[in-house]
Parts: sequence; structure tokens; C-alpha cells
Amino acid sequence: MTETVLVTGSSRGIGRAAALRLAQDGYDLVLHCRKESGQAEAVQQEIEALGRQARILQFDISDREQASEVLLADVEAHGAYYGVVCNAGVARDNAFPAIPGEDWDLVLRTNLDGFYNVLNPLIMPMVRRRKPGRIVTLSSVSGINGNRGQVNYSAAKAGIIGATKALAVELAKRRITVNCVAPGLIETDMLDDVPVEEAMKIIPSQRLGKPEEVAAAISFLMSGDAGYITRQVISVNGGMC
Ligand SMILES: NC(=O)c1ccc[n+]([C@@H]2O[C@H](COP(=O)([O-])OP(=O)(O)OC[C@H]3O[C@@H](n4cnc5c(N)ncnc54)[C@H](O)[C@@H]3O)[C@@H](O)[C@H]2O)c1
Ligand SMILES: CC(C)C1=CC=C(C(=O)O)[C@@H](O)[C@H]1O
Repeated sequence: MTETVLVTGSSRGIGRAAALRLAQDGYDLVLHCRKESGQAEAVQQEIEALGRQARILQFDISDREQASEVLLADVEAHGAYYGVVCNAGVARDNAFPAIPGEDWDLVLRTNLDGFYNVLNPLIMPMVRRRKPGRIVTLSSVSGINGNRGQVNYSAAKAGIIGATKALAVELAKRRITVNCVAPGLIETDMLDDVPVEEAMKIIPSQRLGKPEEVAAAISFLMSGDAGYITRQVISVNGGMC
């Protein structure tokens, strides 16, 4: 039977690339978007053209009730997932004294609370499958190193690493691995406001990464070959440290 993987925020960027790569790997997909269903439908069509199935869920990952309701209804209708990629995320950059409270809350509620809101309803159905499973979260070089202008984002992304490692310990004996991918600067809409020429000075590879290069790491962690890898953070960042 074909296994199913949920990728949050899969209408564009890294999430889209991950969904397409996982479809090429042979999984059926549960795509997810907050509201822009046109882009998600385009990804759905690309996946169906690859011969795999894809359905689309819509919810705001910072909305605990909505996330739980939509996810539990999908699991009830189609069964528990083999894999989950917690990819959706936002940044609202500013020097710390200038971060308004609402941008602190938005970034923490989306990136860090999103971990709980998406995974909490899904874990017990995955455990009850009594089969191997895979969870991959998305942190950032900012979560590992801390980054100027990203105190809110760095806090949330560091929190994701801690949460990922702790959940990995809880689920290891259930054969469910939990790992994190930490990208550096990747060519997506998220970089629209980032001064890329400045950033280039700190990237040894001297180029931005491609969403497909992050998707390749996610693909490996999702695979059967990665069954003995858990509680790890894999950086995809051109050598930034
Ligand atoms: N692009 C980079 O350089 C970079 C670097 C490190 C980490 N990341 C991380 O990778 C992940 C993907 O980023 P990307 O570069 O593809 O960005 P992106 O902005 O292109 O995509 C982010 C996706 O998340 C969705 N999303 C955001 N908030 C949401 C919410 N509240 N509810 C539902 N969906 C929501 C967006 O709609 C979008 O589809 C993010 O977690 C990001 O923090 C990106
Ligand atoms: C280092 C800096 C230019 C940077 C790191 C990580 C990002 C991310 O989206 O995770 C970027 O926003 C960027 O600020």
C-alpha cells in the first residue's frame, strides 16, 4: 500500500519542492495551505501527473482548534499518515527593540505553536498504526546560530530543534523517527526582504540554496534507509556556521 505524507505549507517554496520530491519517491501527498488554494491546486496537478494522489487541506497552523479539527477529520476519513513534514513558517524581521508585540506573537505562534498544533493531533494515530513513521521539522541556521534582526524567528526555530529532539526520544521505540532540517538561505519568497548581497559574505558556497536541495534532505529522512537516524538536525546551508 502506498504510504501518505503530509507537507504543511506546500503550495510554494520549500514545501512545494518537498511535496513534488516525495511524490517522485512514490508517496501519496496531503498538501496543505492556509488559504491560497490556486497555488496548492497547481501542485496537486503536478503530483497527479507523476501518477501519485494528492488532496489539499486548508488551515492556519497557528489556530489550534482549526488545525486539530481539519487534521483529525482527514485521518478519520483516510487513515493515519506515514510521514509529516512541518514546513510552514513565517519571519517578521526587525532589530529586537523594534519588534512589535504582534510580530513576536505571530512568529512564535506560527513557527513554534505550529509544531504542537499540527503534530499533537497526529501522533497517536501514527503510533496506533504500529508501523514505522517519519516526522521532519524545518528549523533554520537562525535557530542554530541566532541571527541579527531575527530574535523572534531564532527563538522559534531554536524551540523547534528542542521540541524535535524531545519528541524523537518519546517516539523512538515506536519506530517513528523525528528529525529536523535546518536550511540556510534558500531561494524562495521568504527571502524577498533579505539583503542577499550582504548575506553572501557569510555563505562559503557563495550562492543561495535551491528548494530542491532542501527537499533532497527531507526525502532521505523520510526514506526507509533513514530508519536508524532520529533526534538529528541536518543543515542544508552551503557551509554557514
Ligand atoms: N527560504 C529560506 O531561506 C529559509 C531558510 C531557513 C528556513 N526556512 C524555513 O523553511 C520553511 C519554508 O519556507 P519557504 O522559504 O519555503 O517560505 P515561503 O514563504 O515560500 O513558504 C512558507 C509557507 O508556509 C505557509 N504558512 C505560513 N504561515 C502559515 C500559517 N499560519 N498557516 C498555514 N500556512 C502558513 C505559507 O502560506 C507558505 O506556503 C519555513 O519554515 C522557513 O522558516 C526557510
Ligand atoms: C543569515 C540570514 C541572512 C538569514 C538566515 C536565515 C533565514 C531564514 O529564513 O531562515 C533568513 O531569513 C536570513 O535572514
